[in-house]
Amino acid sequence: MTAPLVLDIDGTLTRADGEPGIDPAVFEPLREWPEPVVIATGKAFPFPVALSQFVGLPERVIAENGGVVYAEGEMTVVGARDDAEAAVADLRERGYDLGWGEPDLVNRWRETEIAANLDVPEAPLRAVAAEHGLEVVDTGYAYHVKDPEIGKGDGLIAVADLLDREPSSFVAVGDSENDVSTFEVAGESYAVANADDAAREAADHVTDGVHAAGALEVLEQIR
Ligand SMILES: O=C(O)COP(=O)(O)O
Ligand SMILES: [Mg+2]
Repeated sequence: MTAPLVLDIDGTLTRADGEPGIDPAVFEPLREWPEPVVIATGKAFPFPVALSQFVGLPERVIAENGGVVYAEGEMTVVGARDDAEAAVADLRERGYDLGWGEPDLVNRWRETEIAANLDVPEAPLRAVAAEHGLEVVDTGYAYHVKDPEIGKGDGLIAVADLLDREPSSFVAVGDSENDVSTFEVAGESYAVANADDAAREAADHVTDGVHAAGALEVLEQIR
């Protein structure tokens, strides 16, 4: 039985061989998928939009961990990045930066949160976030300094509504703690084999394959 999909990008559609980039083997099955495909990512909005366009999918996107949502021509931006900016200013005062160098393509188009490189020391980052009422989410690709009230799961509820579907009709695939809220809202959830503990524990199933091999396994199973 086929179902609408909600898919994470990093760690989930990425190449299983450890080389950077998305596995092109996912492009055709996603383009041909008979139900809506929603891309739900911690990345800034232009990245999943570009991915959708290059694959040939209608843009149905949850970006910035739920901060930015777009589907069926409707755009929602939940909150602003001011609090995260203030936390980062405090971090800089303590002698650290975000670790991306200049230009910072990770945060350039980001509207509701800020992402730090994983080589930024975690303790001061968590300290400044907490001082501003924010949380730090570790996706395995970046630390996201964000509003704890916002998550990909809320984005899925919003997109499902725009698509006139039940959130529980979706099958979710993801790899990390920022996918837990998606797994809670979707009807069925799969963590890929490389997933972190939070995602594995929240998921209904764990795939045998890692990264895109795991995601493709899910498509095979529910097709
Ligand atoms: O941007 C990140 O840190 C991770 O992105 P993802 O949610 O697509 O895995
Ligand atoms: Mg991920």
